[in-house]
Amino acid sequence: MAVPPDIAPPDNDVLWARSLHHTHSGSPALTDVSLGVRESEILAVTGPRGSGKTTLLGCLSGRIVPEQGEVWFNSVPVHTMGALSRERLRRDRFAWISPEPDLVPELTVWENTALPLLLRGEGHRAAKATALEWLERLDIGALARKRPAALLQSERQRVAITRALASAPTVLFADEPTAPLHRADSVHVLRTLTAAARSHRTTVVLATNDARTAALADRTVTLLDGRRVSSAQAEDVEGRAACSLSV
Ligand SMILES: Nc1ncnc2c1ncn2[C@@H]1O[C@H](COP(=O)(O)OP(=O)(O)OP(=O)(O)O)[C@@H](O)[C@H]1O
Repeated sequence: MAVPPDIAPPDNDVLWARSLHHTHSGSPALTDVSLGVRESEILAVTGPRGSGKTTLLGCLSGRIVPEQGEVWFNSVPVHTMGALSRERLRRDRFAWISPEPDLVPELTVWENTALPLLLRGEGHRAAKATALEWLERLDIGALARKRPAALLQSERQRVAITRALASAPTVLFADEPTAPLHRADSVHVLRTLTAAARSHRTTVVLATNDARTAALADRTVTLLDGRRVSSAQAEDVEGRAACSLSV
Protein backbone atom coordinates (compact mmCIF):
# COMPACT_ATOMS: atom_id res chain seq x y z
CA MET A 1 0.00 0.00 0.00
CA ALA A 2 2.91 2.37 -0.63
CA VAL A 3 1.79 5.86 -1.65
CA PRO A 4 4.10 8.08 -3.73
CA PRO A 5 5.62 10.79 -1.49
CA ASP A 6 4.43 13.70 -3.67
CA ILE A 7 0.70 13.11 -3.07
CA ALA A 8 -1.03 15.68 -0.82
CA PRO A 9 -3.90 14.68 1.51
CA PRO A 10 -7.22 14.73 -0.38
CA ASP A 11 -9.53 17.58 0.70
CA ASN A 12 -12.49 15.35 1.45
CA ASP A 13 -10.58 13.08 3.85
CA VAL A 14 -10.91 14.18 7.45
CA LEU A 15 -8.05 11.84 8.35
CA TRP A 16 -5.36 10.63 6.05
CA ALA A 17 -2.43 8.40 6.80
CA ARG A 18 0.48 7.57 4.53
CA SER A 19 2.78 4.59 4.90
CA LEU A 20 2.61 4.16 8.67
CA HIS A 21 5.23 1.98 10.30
CA HIS A 22 5.30 1.34 14.03
CA THR A 23 6.83 -1.26 16.32
CA HIS A 24 6.22 -2.15 19.97
CA SER A 25 9.41 -3.15 21.77
CA GLY A 26 10.97 -4.01 18.42
CA SER A 27 8.12 -6.17 17.07
CA PRO A 28 6.25 -4.73 14.10
CA ALA A 29 2.67 -3.61 14.85
CA LEU A 30 2.04 -1.61 11.65
CA THR A 31 3.86 -2.00 8.34
CA ASP A 32 3.30 0.44 5.49
CA VAL A 33 -0.35 1.20 6.24
CA SER A 34 -2.01 3.99 4.26
CA LEU A 35 -5.66 5.00 4.42
CA GLY A 36 -8.08 7.89 4.22
CA VAL A 37 -11.17 8.45 6.36
CA ARG A 38 -13.89 10.52 4.72
CA GLU A 39 -15.91 13.14 6.51
CA SER A 40 -18.97 11.71 8.34
CA GLU A 41 -18.23 8.12 7.40
CA ILE A 42 -18.19 5.18 9.77
CA LEU A 43 -15.06 3.21 8.97
CA ALA A 44 -14.52 -0.22 10.50
CA VAL A 45 -10.96 -1.42 11.03
CA THR A 46 -11.12 -5.17 11.25
CA GLY A 47 -8.60 -7.95 11.72
CA PRO A 48 -7.80 -10.73 14.14
CA ARG A 49 -6.36 -10.12 17.61
CA GLY A 50 -2.94 -8.53 17.48
CA SER A 51 -3.31 -7.40 13.86
CA GLY A 52 -2.57 -3.76 14.72
CA LYS A 53 -6.05 -2.20 15.02
CA THR A 54 -5.42 -0.42 18.34
CA THR A 55 -2.02 0.78 17.15
CA LEU A 56 -3.58 2.18 13.96
CA LEU A 57 -6.31 4.02 15.92
CA GLY A 58 -3.58 5.27 18.27
CA CYS A 59 -1.57 6.71 15.35
CA LEU A 60 -4.62 8.28 13.68
CA SER A 61 -5.73 9.93 16.94
CA GLY A 62 -2.31 11.32 17.89
CA ARG A 63 -2.00 9.07 20.94
CA ILE A 64 0.93 7.33 19.28
CA VAL A 65 3.49 9.06 17.07
CA PRO A 66 4.31 6.57 14.31
CA GLU A 67 7.99 5.75 13.87
CA GLN A 68 7.56 6.39 10.15
CA GLY A 69 4.78 7.80 8.02
CA GLU A 70 2.34 10.67 8.12
CA VAL A 71 -1.04 11.39 9.67
CA TRP A 72 -3.08 14.39 8.58
CA PHE A 73 -6.27 15.70 10.21
CA ASN A 74 -8.24 18.14 8.03
CA SER A 75 -5.05 18.74 6.06
CA VAL A 76 -3.02 19.56 9.21
CA PRO A 77 -0.05 17.28 9.92
CA VAL A 78 -0.47 15.42 13.23
CA HIS A 79 2.78 13.40 13.03
CA THR A 80 4.91 16.54 13.39
CA MET A 81 2.85 18.16 16.18
CA GLY A 82 4.32 18.54 19.65
CA ALA A 83 2.82 16.64 22.58
CA LEU A 84 0.80 19.63 23.82
CA SER A 85 -0.81 20.31 20.43
CA ARG A 86 -1.70 16.64 20.09
CA GLU A 87 -3.26 16.69 23.57
CA ARG A 88 -5.34 19.75 22.60
CA LEU A 89 -6.40 18.10 19.36
CA ARG A 90 -7.54 15.01 21.23
CA ARG A 91 -9.34 17.07 23.88
CA ASP A 92 -11.10 19.44 21.46
CA ARG A 93 -11.77 17.37 18.33
CA PHE A 94 -11.52 13.67 19.14
CA ALA A 95 -13.15 11.22 21.51
CA TRP A 96 -11.96 7.73 22.39
CA ILE A 97 -13.85 4.68 23.60
CA SER A 98 -11.71 1.86 25.04
CA PRO A 99 -12.72 -1.80 25.28
CA GLU A 100 -12.85 -1.38 29.08
CA PRO A 101 -14.81 1.58 30.48
CA ASP A 102 -12.37 4.11 31.90
CA LEU A 103 -14.53 6.29 34.13
CA VAL A 104 -13.29 8.46 37.00
CA PRO A 105 -14.42 6.55 40.11
CA GLU A 106 -14.82 9.65 42.30
CA LEU A 107 -17.26 11.34 39.89
CA THR A 108 -20.93 10.58 39.30
CA VAL A 109 -22.17 9.37 35.93
CA TRP A 110 -23.29 12.81 34.79
CA GLU A 111 -20.02 14.37 35.97
CA ASN A 112 -18.04 11.75 34.05
CA THR A 113 -20.16 12.45 30.97
CA ALA A 114 -19.71 16.21 31.30
CA LEU A 115 -15.97 16.01 31.96
CA PRO A 116 -14.68 16.40 28.34
CA LEU A 117 -16.94 19.44 27.91
CA LEU A 118 -15.72 20.99 31.18
CA LEU A 119 -12.08 20.34 30.18
CA ARG A 120 -12.72 22.27 26.96
CA GLY A 121 -13.91 25.23 29.00
CA GLU A 122 -17.68 24.84 28.63
CA GLY A 123 -19.75 26.31 31.51
CA HIS A 124 -20.91 23.98 34.28
CA ARG A 125 -24.64 24.45 33.65
CA ALA A 126 -24.43 23.87 29.88
CA ALA A 127 -22.12 20.86 30.30
CA LYS A 128 -24.48 19.28 32.84
CA ALA A 129 -27.51 19.86 30.59
CA THR A 130 -25.72 18.26 27.61
CA ALA A 131 -24.59 15.30 29.74
CA LEU A 132 -28.10 14.67 31.11
CA GLU A 133 -29.64 14.97 27.64
CA TRP A 134 -27.24 12.36 26.21
CA LEU A 135 -27.71 10.02 29.17
CA GLU A 136 -31.49 10.11 28.52
CA ARG A 137 -30.89 9.52 24.81
CA LEU A 138 -28.91 6.36 25.58
CA ASP A 139 -31.56 5.18 28.08
CA ILE A 140 -29.35 5.57 31.16
CA GLY A 141 -30.72 8.82 32.57
CA ALA A 142 -31.65 6.98 35.78
CA LEU A 143 -27.94 6.35 36.49
CA ALA A 144 -26.95 10.03 36.36
CA ARG A 145 -26.27 10.44 40.08
CA LYS A 146 -24.60 7.08 40.69
CA ARG A 147 -20.87 6.50 40.90
CA PRO A 148 -19.13 3.95 38.61
CA ALA A 149 -18.63 1.44 41.45
CA ALA A 150 -22.43 1.12 41.80
CA LEU A 151 -22.87 0.16 38.13
CA LEU A 152 -22.69 -3.06 36.17
CA GLN A 153 -19.74 -3.32 33.77
CA SER A 154 -22.14 -3.00 30.82
CA GLU A 155 -23.65 0.17 32.34
CA ARG A 156 -20.18 1.63 32.83
CA GLN A 157 -19.40 1.04 29.16
CA ARG A 158 -22.65 2.70 28.12
CA VAL A 159 -21.59 5.71 30.18
CA ALA A 160 -18.17 5.76 28.46
CA ILE A 161 -19.92 5.65 25.07
CA THR A 162 -22.32 8.41 26.11
CA ARG A 163 -19.41 10.55 27.31
CA ALA A 164 -17.74 10.19 23.90
CA LEU A 165 -20.90 11.14 21.99
CA ALA A 166 -21.78 14.03 24.33
CA SER A 167 -18.48 15.74 23.57
CA ALA A 168 -19.59 16.08 19.90
CA PRO A 169 -16.19 15.09 18.53
CA THR A 170 -15.21 15.58 14.90
CA VAL A 171 -13.82 12.04 14.99
CA LEU A 172 -14.83 9.33 17.41
CA PHE A 173 -12.33 6.49 17.81
CA ALA A 174 -13.99 3.37 19.18
CA ASP A 175 -11.69 0.46 20.02
CA GLU A 176 -13.83 -2.67 20.43
CA PRO A 177 -16.45 -0.49 22.17
CA THR A 178 -18.89 -3.29 22.91
CA ALA A 179 -16.36 -5.87 24.10
CA PRO A 180 -17.72 -5.90 27.70
CA LEU A 181 -21.41 -5.95 26.69
CA HIS A 182 -23.78 -8.90 26.32
CA ARG A 183 -24.99 -9.56 22.79
CA ALA A 184 -28.41 -7.89 23.17
CA ASP A 185 -26.88 -4.87 24.91
CA SER A 186 -24.13 -4.74 22.34
CA VAL A 187 -26.52 -4.60 19.38
CA HIS A 188 -28.61 -1.88 21.04
CA VAL A 189 -25.60 0.23 22.02
CA LEU A 190 -23.96 -0.09 18.61
CA ARG A 191 -27.15 0.89 16.82
CA THR A 192 -27.47 3.91 19.12
CA LEU A 193 -23.82 4.82 18.61
CA THR A 194 -23.98 4.60 14.82
CA ALA A 195 -27.38 6.35 14.61
CA ALA A 196 -26.13 9.20 16.85
CA ALA A 197 -22.92 9.48 14.83
CA ARG A 198 -24.87 9.61 11.56
CA SER A 199 -27.35 12.21 12.78
CA HIS A 200 -24.52 14.41 14.10
CA ARG A 201 -22.32 13.76 11.04
CA THR A 202 -19.58 12.46 13.33
CA THR A 203 -16.79 10.53 11.67
CA VAL A 204 -16.23 7.19 13.42
CA VAL A 205 -13.21 4.90 13.23
CA LEU A 206 -14.29 1.63 14.78
CA ALA A 207 -11.84 -1.19 15.56
CA THR A 208 -13.53 -4.57 15.79
CA ASN A 209 -12.95 -8.23 15.08
CA ASP A 210 -16.69 -8.89 15.01
CA ALA A 211 -18.23 -9.11 11.53
CA ARG A 212 -21.69 -8.04 12.83
CA THR A 213 -20.19 -4.86 14.24
CA ALA A 214 -18.24 -4.16 11.06
CA ALA A 215 -21.47 -4.59 9.06
CA LEU A 216 -22.83 -1.39 10.65
CA ALA A 217 -20.00 0.62 9.08
CA ASP A 218 -19.99 2.30 5.66
CA ARG A 219 -16.63 0.82 4.72
CA THR A 220 -14.12 -1.65 6.10
CA VAL A 221 -10.34 -1.69 6.15
CA THR A 222 -8.74 -4.99 7.11
CA LEU A 223 -5.40 -5.54 8.84
CA LEU A 224 -3.42 -8.74 9.08
CA ASP A 225 -0.12 -8.86 10.94
CA GLY A 226 0.05 -5.06 10.82
CA ARG A 227 -0.50 -4.77 7.06
CA ARG A 228 -3.56 -3.68 5.08
CA VAL A 229 -5.03 -6.59 3.17
CA SER A 230 -8.23 -7.20 1.24
CA SER A 231 -10.99 -8.84 3.30
CA ALA A 232 -10.75 -11.88 0.96
CA GLN A 233 -7.06 -12.31 1.90
CA ALA A 234 -7.91 -12.10 5.62
CA GLU A 235 -10.75 -14.64 5.27
CA ASP A 236 -8.43 -16.96 3.35
CA VAL A 237 -5.79 -16.85 6.12
CA GLU A 238 -8.41 -17.29 8.88
CA GLY A 239 -10.01 -20.17 6.97
CA ARG A 240 -6.66 -21.94 6.63
CA ALA A 241 -5.94 -21.39 10.34
CA ALA A 242 -9.33 -22.91 11.27
CA CYS A 243 -8.66 -25.94 9.01
CA SER A 244 -5.24 -26.57 10.52
CA LEU A 245 -6.78 -26.43 14.02
CA SER A 246 -9.50 -28.94 13.13
CA VAL A 247 -7.11 -31.70 11.89
N1 LIG B 1 2.30 -1.70 24.49
C1 LIG B 1 2.73 -2.75 23.79
N2 LIG B 1 3.92 -3.35 24.05
C2 LIG B 1 4.36 -4.39 23.34
N3 LIG B 1 3.67 -4.94 22.32
C3 LIG B 1 2.48 -4.41 22.01
C4 LIG B 1 1.95 -3.29 22.73
N4 LIG B 1 0.73 -2.98 22.19
C5 LIG B 1 0.54 -3.86 21.19
N5 LIG B 1 1.57 -4.71 21.08
C6 LIG B 1 1.73 -5.79 20.07
O1 LIG B 1 1.59 -5.17 18.79
C7 LIG B 1 0.80 -5.96 17.92
C8 LIG B 1 -0.44 -5.16 17.49
O2 LIG B 1 -1.25 -4.95 18.65
P1 LIG B 1 -2.62 -4.12 18.62
O3 LIG B 1 -3.09 -4.03 20.03
O4 LIG B 1 -2.42 -2.88 17.86
O5 LIG B 1 -3.54 -5.12 17.79
P2 LIG B 1 -5.13 -5.30 17.83
O6 LIG B 1 -5.52 -5.75 16.47
O7 LIG B 1 -5.76 -4.05 18.35
O8 LIG B 1 -5.30 -6.48 18.85
P3 LIG B 1 -6.50 -6.74 19.92
O9 LIG B 1 -7.70 -7.09 19.12
O10 LIG B 1 -5.95 -7.88 20.73
O11 LIG B 1 -6.64 -5.47 20.72
C9 LIG B 1 0.47 -7.22 18.70
O12 LIG B 1 1.43 -8.19 18.36
C10 LIG B 1 0.60 -6.81 20.15
O13 LIG B 1 0.96 -7.91 20.95
